[in-house]
Amino acid sequence: MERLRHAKALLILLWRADRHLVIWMALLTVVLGLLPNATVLATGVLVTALPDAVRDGLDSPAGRDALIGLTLVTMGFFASGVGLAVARLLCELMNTRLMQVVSHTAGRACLTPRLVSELDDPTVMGELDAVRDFERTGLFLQTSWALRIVVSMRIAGAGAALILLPFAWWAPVVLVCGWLVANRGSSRWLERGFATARTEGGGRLRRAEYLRGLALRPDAAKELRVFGLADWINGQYTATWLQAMSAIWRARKTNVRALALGTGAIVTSHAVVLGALTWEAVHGRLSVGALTIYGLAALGTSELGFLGEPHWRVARSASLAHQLLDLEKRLGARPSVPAARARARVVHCAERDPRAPDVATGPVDIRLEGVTFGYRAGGPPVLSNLDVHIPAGQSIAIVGANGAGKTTLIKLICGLYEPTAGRVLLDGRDMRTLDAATLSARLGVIFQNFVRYELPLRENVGFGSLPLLAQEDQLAAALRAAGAADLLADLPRGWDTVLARGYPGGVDLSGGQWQKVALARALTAVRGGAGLLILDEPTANLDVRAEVDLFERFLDLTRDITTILVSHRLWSVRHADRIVVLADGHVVEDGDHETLMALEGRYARMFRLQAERFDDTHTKRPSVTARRDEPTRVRVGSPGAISDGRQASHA
Ligand SMILES: Nc1ncnc2c1ncn2[C@@H]1O[C@H](COP(=O)(O)OP(=O)(O)OP(=O)(O)O)[C@@H](O)[C@H]1O
Repeated sequence: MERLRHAKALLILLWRADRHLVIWMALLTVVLGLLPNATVLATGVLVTALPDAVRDGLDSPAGRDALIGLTLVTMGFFASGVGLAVARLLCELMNTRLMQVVSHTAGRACLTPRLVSELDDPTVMGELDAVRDFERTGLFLQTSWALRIVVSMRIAGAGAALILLPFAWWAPVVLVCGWLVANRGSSRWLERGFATARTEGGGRLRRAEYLRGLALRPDAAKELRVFGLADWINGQYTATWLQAMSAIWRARKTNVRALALGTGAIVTSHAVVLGALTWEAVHGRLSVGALTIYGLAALGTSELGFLGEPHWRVARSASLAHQLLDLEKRLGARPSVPAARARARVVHCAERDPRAPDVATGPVDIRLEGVTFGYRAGGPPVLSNLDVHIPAGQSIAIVGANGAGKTTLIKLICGLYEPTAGRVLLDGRDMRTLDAATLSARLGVIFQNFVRYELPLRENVGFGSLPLLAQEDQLAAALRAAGAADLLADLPRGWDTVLARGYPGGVDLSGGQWQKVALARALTAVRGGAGLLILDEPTANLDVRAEVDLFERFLDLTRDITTILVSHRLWSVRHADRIVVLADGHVVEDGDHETLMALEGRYARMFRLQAERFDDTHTKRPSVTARRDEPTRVRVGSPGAISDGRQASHA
């Protein structure tokens, strides 16, 4: 039953890839499956007629039969040669399209869910890993060829069994039973291995893969060398891989008996049928021609057996196709369209899609009502019963110790997770009722662990608002506002410079430069119409000067929108319209800087602690001291030179 479901999934993917090719390939596969038996029958005609033809000459009826037999055998060989060449061509085309469909389906399945929480599920993670692995190893590049071989061979095997029927009804039954027992043994042996690789060994294999990946990753190279981890990583990789494979080998070993039983069944069934054929021939009850046909047919039933590599490939592809469609269904992705049709629908990304929903403009109003949230169902909540209103146009800072839930709150406001209880309203509308396009048009965000796209600078900045991707003046303005005006001039290919060393003309950026690019991306979103700018630790990688520069311009940058700033640098956030202090998932203080200082609570203590450390430091850094006394000019921020001594964030 399971195998049927897997096979159906593979056929669905093939059909999506190219239905015309599927039809042509099916026809060709049937023909190639029938040809071997047609050749067997023609060989029988030839062998039967040959002795009389030699005696009576080619003009005799036997001679004509021999010629017909010979012609048919020759045509059979020729046709199968041509058929195989055409099939190879069709399979090449099919494999490429199948790979495209697999990539599209996996990509859509991953990107469709608006909620990130769905991708946190370990089962989904495992399935996506499997898809990535098979994409990388190119399994689907051989699938159609393997499938053609398997189906053709099955047709040939079934035909051979039918040819045997006139000899004795039981002969094909015995042989087919022999092959069925053998197949069961082989596939059980393999499937136990696959199942263990997915479950018991799967986690370890993933870990082994990760460890091996670490050794190859340029970003890990520095730490591995400095900490002298090379031997440890290699040793751990080998041990983990061996542990994973031992589980798989153990699982397979328990099925060796089934494998031995299968081999016995094949040997016995063939001995019985070939023995009966020989017996009948020796006693003159079978002509040479009939013996040839039945003997070849008996051997031809081997095509019903386990077919090694092609069989394995089809089984793996089918199982993966099933996983993929399952994933697509669970994550609610629409079926992937075939490449040719997809091409026809491509909308140039620099143009706004006319089907995109109309979205509100202006600053965003956010309201959290009784919001409770935890990452694990039944686990302790990270946020508890939060009631926060951020009126349109307000600038708010969220502060709190490590793990207080600041980033989590941001993720809820971005609609990446849904509250366990309560609701988040954006412009008065429940977040759950908003589609992804509406949300992304309203938000500009830079996360603490922002993405460093290995793509040109243009995309790295323009991703904030796709319609602006081709408008270099807008992108340049965003880059300038982020304090990276000189970056563009330094890049060898300007906007088209790939921000990764591994590409021709590509360059890598420093941590601070990357942060400015990410900031420019968020500011591009604002230029594209976003009414809410969220900056989660936007200056963590910036030097003092760059941080001061950024906050000096902050008023201009965010004048007409709502802003949320998450920062540990209280000095930088003290001019926010309002500061919300989070602790243990609750809002413990809420007000502007002066109010909170007067409260003498958590914020005041944290602020004074940082200020004292600043005082210790600023004597060594006069340029920073000068900034401390500057008049309150900006809504949010000022010098960011204060270290609060916090540990690196894990978020
Ligand atoms: N994806 C996740 N799955 C499970 N738990 C998570 C996840 N992300 C964060 N957490 C947990 O939620 C809690 C709050 O994390 P969050 O990142 O919101 O804190 P934060 O206030 O932003 O911390 P920091 O100041 O260190 O950035 C932490 O206990 C963290 O371990």
